[in-house]
Amino acid sequence: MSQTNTSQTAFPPIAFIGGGNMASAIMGGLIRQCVPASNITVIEPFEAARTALKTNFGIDALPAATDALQNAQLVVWAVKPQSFKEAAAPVAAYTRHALHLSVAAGITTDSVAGWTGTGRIVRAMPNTPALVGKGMTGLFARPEVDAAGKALIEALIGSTGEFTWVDKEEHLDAVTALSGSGPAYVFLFLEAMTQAGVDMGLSEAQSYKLAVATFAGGSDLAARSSESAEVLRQRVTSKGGTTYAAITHMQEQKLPEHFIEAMRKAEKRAKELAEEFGK
Ligand SMILES: NC(=O)C1=CN([C@@H]2O[C@H](COP(=O)(O)OP(=O)(O)OC[C@H]3O[C@@H](n4cnc5c(N)ncnc54)[C@H](OP(=O)(O)O)[C@@H]3O)[C@@H](O)[C@H]2O)C=CC1
Ligand SMILES: O=C(O)[C@@H]1CCC=N1
Repeated sequence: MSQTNTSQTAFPPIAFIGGGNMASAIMGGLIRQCVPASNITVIEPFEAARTALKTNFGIDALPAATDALQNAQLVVWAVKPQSFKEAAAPVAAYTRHALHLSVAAGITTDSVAGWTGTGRIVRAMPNTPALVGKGMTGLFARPEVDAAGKALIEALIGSTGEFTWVDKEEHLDAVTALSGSGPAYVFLFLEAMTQAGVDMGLSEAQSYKLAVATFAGGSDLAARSSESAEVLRQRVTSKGGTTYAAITHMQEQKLPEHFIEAMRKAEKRAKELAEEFGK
């Protein structure tokens, strides 16, 4: 796992196709690195999203592709898998010379190569904690991407948090199921833990605070500890105590098995997206 110190990186002109949640998270990282808004071109048809980009980053996004894209040395594809092919059609003629980075779930680099006319593609699976510089991103590079291209991607993604390279492109579907979708699992648990706290008489605000701090503290402890999650769990679980009562119930209800099964559904859906929208 890596994190790049990007303070010395001089970024070339970058274009974003799609200016929604994920694009904004990455742009936020760039702006934190003092990359001027004039270095960033965004194509975003949705007016409200363009207004948000202006308000948040001072970026004047364009509603449709223009020859302004010709300047871009790096093109970041941050559209939904369902919109990718359609979005690529008016962009491709301007950007064949560029390095391409796709964050679209499922869509393979073969599809992107077919739509953009170049094989210089890195596929990424980031996650929304990138918004606060705590992202985790899986990266896969096609052989056409050289060391300088990979270094540029590391600088870009490093500005949003940590990253890890995978050797096989299919592993990005596993990354998607784990850390890409993962923040939603955390938020679901936060919702349930907060509700349980309220049911037991705590205020919602206090309950939420306790739940959020428990996730943050537990994650930090795991990250700093040399011991496995299993050992850390056992340390909390006194025989015959409160945690034991809760964990025993979760195990009897096969919560871990259901959780694993749910993540495999996410992985399967990534492959389906490639089938449905990659042609
Ligand atoms: N959200 C997440 O947690 C993560 C998302 N991703 C991936 O990131 C990608 C973007 O997701 P997210 O940011 O959440 O989605 P958003 O809907 O927030 O952003 C996508 C944006 O692209 C715009 N768009 C649609 N068509 C075009 C087009 N032809 N040209 C340019 N822009 C277009 C959309 O406009 P409009 O609304 O008008 O359609 C929308 O504003 C997806 O492929 C997703 O798989 C990856 C990791 C995590
Ligand atoms: O749900 C999705 O399809 C996207 C990819 C990972 C997170 N959000």
